[in-house]
Amino acid sequence: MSHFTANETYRNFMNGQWKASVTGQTEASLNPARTGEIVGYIQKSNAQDLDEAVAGAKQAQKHWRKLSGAARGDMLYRAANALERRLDEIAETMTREMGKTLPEAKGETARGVAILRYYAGEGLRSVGDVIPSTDSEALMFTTRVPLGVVGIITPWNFPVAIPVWKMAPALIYGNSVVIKPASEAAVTCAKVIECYEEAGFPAGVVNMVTGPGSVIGQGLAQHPDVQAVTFTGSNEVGKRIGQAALARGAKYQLEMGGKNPVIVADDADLDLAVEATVNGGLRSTGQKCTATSRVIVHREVYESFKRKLLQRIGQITVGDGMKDGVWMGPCASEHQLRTVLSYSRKGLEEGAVLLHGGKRIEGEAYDGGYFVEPTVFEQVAPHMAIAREEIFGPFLALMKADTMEEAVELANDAEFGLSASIFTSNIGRMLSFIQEMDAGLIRINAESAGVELQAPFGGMKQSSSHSREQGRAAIEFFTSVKTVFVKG
Ligand SMILES: NC(=O)C1=CN([C@@H]2O[C@H](COP(=O)(O)OP(=O)(O)OC[C@H]3O[C@@H](n4cnc5c(N)ncnc54)[C@H](O)[C@@H]3O)[C@@H](O)[C@H]2O)C=CC1
Ligand SMILES: O=C(O)CCC(=O)C(=O)O
Repeated sequence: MSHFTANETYRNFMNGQWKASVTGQTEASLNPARTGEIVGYIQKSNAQDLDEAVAGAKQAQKHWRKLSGAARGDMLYRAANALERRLDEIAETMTREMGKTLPEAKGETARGVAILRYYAGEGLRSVGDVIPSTDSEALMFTTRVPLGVVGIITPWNFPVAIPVWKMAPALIYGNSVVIKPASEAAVTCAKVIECYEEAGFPAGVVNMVTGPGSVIGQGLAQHPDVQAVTFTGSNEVGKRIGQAALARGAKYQLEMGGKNPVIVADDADLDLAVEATVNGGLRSTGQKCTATSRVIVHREVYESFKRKLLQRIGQITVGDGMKDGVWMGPCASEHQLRTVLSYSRKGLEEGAVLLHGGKRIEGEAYDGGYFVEPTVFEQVAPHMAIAREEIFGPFLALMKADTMEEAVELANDAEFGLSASIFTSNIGRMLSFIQEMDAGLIRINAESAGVELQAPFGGMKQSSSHSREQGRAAIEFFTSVKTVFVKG
């Protein structure tokens, strides 16, 4: 049974109220699998709406920060329960709104529930250390305080998990939040906000404003009453946000792109490596910052790996993620589809060899959706655009290496450093990969994607602002440390 109601209008959430934008304008959020289907309408807000949300958040934070961690945690537990009760409905909305398959959407929503519960528990954990003073009569310790109002700018590829993994730690440590979700997934985000409302958060602690990134996102980055901004999305936008925040001395955290490699050694379990490459590269239609995009294979096993990979990719079913048996949904938007197709053309122009896919999938069964074939190129040289730039689609670039040293060198030859995998049964190779690979996530005999909520998440090089999200690491961004020296 479907739990989904199409065509509703979702308003902004500010000061505990659902409120239409002062612009009077809305925009439709469309289903990328059936381009005629409107999933819902969202507000096209302006700076005046944002000012109102931030003013409410500023006022509400004064009381919120004074509650005990246990009381704040209680609210997060209730939000988790509400999200769990609505899991099927919210997952279905996600699939309709951005295309990932329903099982993936359910898994992500369940992950949102687990994240909320993890951070609810954080309300009872320690926040500082006692440090011996050189003065034997003094007590010296650290404590932490919230930052104030936190601005949250999120992408469309994880419409539940990313908003939750930024909001939950911000809230538990005593901040209020104003979130601007990506318009492509704002209906799903509005439903997550309804869960916070149902949990009974005080008015103004949780706020959502939808609208153009250049107005609401940039507005958050520049707003004098927003003390910190956390962002996930493209490098281009992330850098702009970082610069705007830095210019006024606000704290910022950026999680951006990846060009994640997997190395397949000559002693690898090839079946395992193939399965992980397919899952890591093509699940969610390759639209993960942690997705595998470069596959560096030892010459000795290259041909057998390639044969097995193509055989497995040939079995992938592409279609509407709501349908049973569909393994891969559409690209999330026409923009994403065009990007993938443009990289297929670039790959051919640059002299790489197309082994599979590369084309849009059309026809009656596809309802004009943004479907693309899983795409594999070989003979990819390190200078080619398909080896260097983030594509964010179901796209694998195969490269050959003669030695493990060459493989790691190729893997490190990238602007990004988010996630990297190796498949090998040799412990020495595993250890040197851990040492040599420049990436925030090192994965041994496991796919490059799929992070765990209790562990730090973030990248090296251009993949992030060098900060970490999730797990206990989140406390570093969402609080300020005070060092206290007390003498009686
Ligand atoms: N690291 C990741 O997880 C993601 C990476 N991307 C990358 O970005 C590419 C483009 O996707 P987009 O959706 O266009 O990403 P984007 O970076 O434009 O959007 C991410 C968020 O930033 C907002 N935004 C857009 N322009 C802004 C501005 N000037 N100031 C402040 N906020 C702004 C958007 O509304 C959205 O909420 C993808 O092809 C992919 O390569 C996209 C989404 C997630
Ligand atoms: O791999 C994952 O589970 C997380 C990926 C992610 O954070 C992203 O794509 O933005």
